[in-house]
Amino acid sequence: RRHKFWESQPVGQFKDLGDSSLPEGPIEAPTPLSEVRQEPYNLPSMYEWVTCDIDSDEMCTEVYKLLANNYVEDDENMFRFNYSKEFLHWALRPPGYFKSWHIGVRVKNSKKLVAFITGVPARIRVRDDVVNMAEVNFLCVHKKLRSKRLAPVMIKEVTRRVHLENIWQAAYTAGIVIPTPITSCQYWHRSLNPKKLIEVGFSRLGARMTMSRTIKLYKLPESTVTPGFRKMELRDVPAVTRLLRNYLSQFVVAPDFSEHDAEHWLLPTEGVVDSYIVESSETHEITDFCSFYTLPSSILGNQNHSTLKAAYSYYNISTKTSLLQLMNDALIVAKQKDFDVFNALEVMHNESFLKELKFGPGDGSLHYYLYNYRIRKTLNPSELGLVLL
Ligand SMILES: COc1cccc(CC(=N)NC(=O)c2cccnc2OC2CCNCC2)c1
Repeated sequence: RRHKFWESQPVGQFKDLGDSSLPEGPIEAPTPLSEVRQEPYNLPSMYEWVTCDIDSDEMCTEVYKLLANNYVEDDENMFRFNYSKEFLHWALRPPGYFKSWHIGVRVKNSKKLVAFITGVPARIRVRDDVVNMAEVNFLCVHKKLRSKRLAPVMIKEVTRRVHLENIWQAAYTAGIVIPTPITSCQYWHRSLNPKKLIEVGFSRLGARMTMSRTIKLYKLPESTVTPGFRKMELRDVPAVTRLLRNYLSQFVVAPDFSEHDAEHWLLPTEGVVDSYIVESSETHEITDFCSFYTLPSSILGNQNHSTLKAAYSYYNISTKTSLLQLMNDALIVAKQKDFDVFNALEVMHNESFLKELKFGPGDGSLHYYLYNYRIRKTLNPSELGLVLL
């Protein structure tokens, strides 16, 4: 039966979609900690749980290799996400993180890491309700162990460990539809290096287009155009946090960032996350912010290129500079940093610049989910203010 596992979980069910009598909010009440299962779920006999210490370079390397060889591929199996070790170290250690939520599965005999799933704590607001949640990510089962029903037991185990920390909700995304998306966003790509994108099959030469005409179409200025546009620095954290909290308050679902959160998630980290602010020259006020994270993809089976260097739009705020001009400056710095493509979802106000800045639609959608929290009706992507890694 389809969704055998998800129909047993406290998530919105497809059959409930039309039922407006169901209240918005938690689906199940928290259970007393004494009633949370104390021992890990059972794995098939030849496997064992391992808590992954992402601080250990050796363990981080094992996780990196598992994901690099077995994590998400595009629909045509031409590309596979290739998260760097530095990125994983950043993504998995935000303020208040729990090592116990970085969960691996090893083969008992060989000690080979064959599966992984993670959670990190996040305060997520849903309308007026700020909820302590786990952001669950990096669910990966080795290609050779697929269809052994490992994923459901890994999801139950991370849920159990999240419950032990008295957290009862979660947020996650997937490229597939399972019960039940709170919203589904198409993804979009802006070519920065069209020649390479066409060579590796990520893009196709447009009809009646030559390569030189295509290169010219996507050409960008050498430098940014907004006066006062500069990299974000530590001293900007309080102002950026204020700007971000105010901006995100307009969305139905959005993170509730503290200054500490903003410092971790938004301060530039080489090769991981880039963020820029616009500072007014006369008032020194910070009026705008844009950011993107670095997530390369391995190119599967191309002779000349092994890696696609991709930037992913993160949080962008415009209060004085037009979002169009701000994002064009983001494209310009991404091109300066030799990214091949700039990706974005149609969340927040992104739809307002996608077409004009020459983004093209991707060949799929990303679906957002909440665990143990019902939303009255499916959201429009523009009501979502949450970007997951
Ligand atoms: C280009 O290389 C790829 C390698 C693997 C998968 C995909 C397609 C895809 N599934 N893309 C996305 O999910 C995506 C597209 C635009 C923006 N963010 C995205 O995903 C993010 C957020 C969710 N976790 C993965 C990274 C592309």
